[in-house]
Amino acid sequence: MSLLTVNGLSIAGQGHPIVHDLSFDIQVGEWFAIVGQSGSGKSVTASAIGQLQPSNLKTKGEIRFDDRNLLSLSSSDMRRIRGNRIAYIFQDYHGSFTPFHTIGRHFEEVQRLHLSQSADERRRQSLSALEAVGLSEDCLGRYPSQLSGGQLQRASIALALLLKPDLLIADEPTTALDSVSSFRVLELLSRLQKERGCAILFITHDLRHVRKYANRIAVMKDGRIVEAGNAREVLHRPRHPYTELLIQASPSLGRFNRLSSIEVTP
Ligand SMILES: Nc1ncnc2c1ncn2[C@@H]1O[C@H](COP(=O)(O)OP(=O)(O)OP(=O)(O)O)[C@@H](O)[C@H]1O
Repeated sequence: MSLLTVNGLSIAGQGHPIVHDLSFDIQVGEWFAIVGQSGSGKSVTASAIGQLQPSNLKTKGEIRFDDRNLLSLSSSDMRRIRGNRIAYIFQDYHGSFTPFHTIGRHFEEVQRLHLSQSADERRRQSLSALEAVGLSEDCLGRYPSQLSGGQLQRASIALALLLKPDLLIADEPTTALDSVSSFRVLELLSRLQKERGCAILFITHDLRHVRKYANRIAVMKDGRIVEAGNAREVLHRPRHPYTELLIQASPSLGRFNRLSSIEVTP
């Protein structure tokens, strides 16, 4: 069942096109990845879904969610959906936090804005959100600068999941993390996706993550989707030369594909 449908989305900046007539859909509960090299238009597409694109960019087309076109919603209606149904986590997780507020205060602000709960309920919910991402209670009293990058990214995931979104948009969430922290964040997202049934739109240029976690992928080049489909099929049998190039440029995947082709050669 489709959760979000992008139909003929075009994005342009000062007259020059960035994204051309893009169409794809995200199914309920799936991990959908958009891959492509730097500058291919992944982030502007992800931001257009929540009307977060820079104001100098013009968007055209349709992004259907709950039978409404998100592109034509007022900013206050969009804010409500962005708070409750669609959440973002970003590569620059520092941007999700104000440096002079504790993590607990950030949680509380989101809860007060969107939920009507008693102080006890808020605290219980914050603790269970922290527990879900593997952080301890004392994080609530700390300032963002007192957490490591990996801890802060996990706190931003806890914050995004407080409101139980149907769609979590994760724009290169591990790029700024070391490999162990990246692994933990990805495993965490995968577990939360399965336990809570929320769909994930995952933006990345790292095909290794896609191979492991994505159900379906769309490969973007110069603002267009050049190939899309089941992640394993696309990665094993790419049909577009650009997808092939991305695979070959990803050392472990290139090797993985070569090994697979050796295995099937009689
Ligand atoms: N506010 C803006 N005004 C004009 N052009 C922009 C603006 N934001 C992005 N662009 C251009 O749009 C293109 C796509 O950018 P985008 O950030 O979506 O790429 P990306 O695929 O996410 O790359 P990366 O993997 O490096 O994040 C780039 O050429 C970029 O310079």
